[in-house]
Amino acid sequence: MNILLLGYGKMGKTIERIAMERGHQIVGRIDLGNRDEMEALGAQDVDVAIEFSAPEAAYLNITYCIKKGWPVVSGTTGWLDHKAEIEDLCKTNGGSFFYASNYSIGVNLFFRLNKQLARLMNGQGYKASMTEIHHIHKLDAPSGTAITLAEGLVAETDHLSQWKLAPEQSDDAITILSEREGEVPGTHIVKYTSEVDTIEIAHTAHNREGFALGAVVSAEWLPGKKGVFGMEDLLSHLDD
Ligand SMILES: NC(=O)c1ccc[n+]([C@@H]2O[C@H](COP(=O)([O-])OP(=O)(O)OC[C@H]3O[C@@H](n4cnc5c(N)ncnc54)[C@H](O)[C@@H]3O)[C@@H](O)[C@H]2O)c1
Ligand SMILES: O=C(O)C1=N[C@H](C(=O)O)CCC1
Repeated sequence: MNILLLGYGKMGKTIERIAMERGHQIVGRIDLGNRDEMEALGAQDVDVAIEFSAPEAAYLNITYCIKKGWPVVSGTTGWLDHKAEIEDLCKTNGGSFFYASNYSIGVNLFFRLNKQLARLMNGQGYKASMTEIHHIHKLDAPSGTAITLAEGLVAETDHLSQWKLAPEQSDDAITILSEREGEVPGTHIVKYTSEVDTIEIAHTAHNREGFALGAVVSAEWLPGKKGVFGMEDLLSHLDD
C-alpha cells in the first residue's frame, strides 16, 4: 500500500519502519514545513494516511485527508472535543476514518478488563482513581488512553458520571492523576480503594512498537470501508 505519514515525530518514524517491514511504501512524510508535498499528491497517490501529529494539528490534518478522499487512521490525542465534527464530515463526504486513543492490542484488552472490573466493583463501596504516567514531552493531559479508561469505568459505575483531572475532584467523578517522568512510553493504573484493601490493574508499555503496529494493521484494514471505525471494529473477533 502507498502510505502517507502526517506527523513525522516519534510515532511517525516508528510507524514508517514497521510499515516498510510489512512491505508498504511511504509516499510522503509530512511535518511542519513541508505541507506543500502533501498538496502535490493526488487522490490516487495515497491508499491510506496515518496521522500522528499534535493536538492543535489533528483536526485540520484529518479534514484535509477526508476532503482529498484519502482513508485516514489517526492516533493523535488531545483534540477530541472536535471528533463529532470529523465524524459528520466523514459521513457527509463518504470518507473512511479510523480513530483510537491507543492502538496497542494489550491496551485494548486492558480496556475490556477495566470495564469488567468496574462491573464487579460497582456498588461495593470502593473509591476508584486512576494514574497515568508518560514522558515529559507529552503535550496533553490526561492521556487519551486514560480518558477512554475513565469513560469505560463511568459507563459501568452507578454513582460516577464524569472524570476530573487531579487535583479537582467530586463524589460523582473519577479523578485522573497525570504524571510526567523522563521517557516513559505509557503507564496506566486503575485503582479501587476501601478502608480495608486496594485492588489495582495496570498496563505498562515498554516501548512504542505496540502502538505503531496497531496503527499499521488498522491502515491495512481500513481502505475500501466507508464510515467511522475504531479498535472494537478491528478486534471484533476477540470475544468478551
Ligand atoms: N493512539 C496511540 O496509540 C498513540 C500512541 C502514541 C502517541 N500518540 C499520540 O500521537 C501524537 C504524536 O505522538 P508522537 O510521540 O509522535 O509526538 P512527536 O512530538 O514526537 O511527533 C509529532 C510530530 O507532529 C509534527 N506536527 C505538528 N504539527 C503538525 C502539522 N500541522 N502537520 C504535520 N505534522 C505536525 C511535529 O512537528 C512532530 O514532529 C500525540 O498526540 C500522542 O499523544 C497516540
Ligand atoms: O506518547 C504519547 O503521547 C502517548 N499517547 C497516547 C495517549 O495519550 O493515551 C497513547 C500512549 C502514548
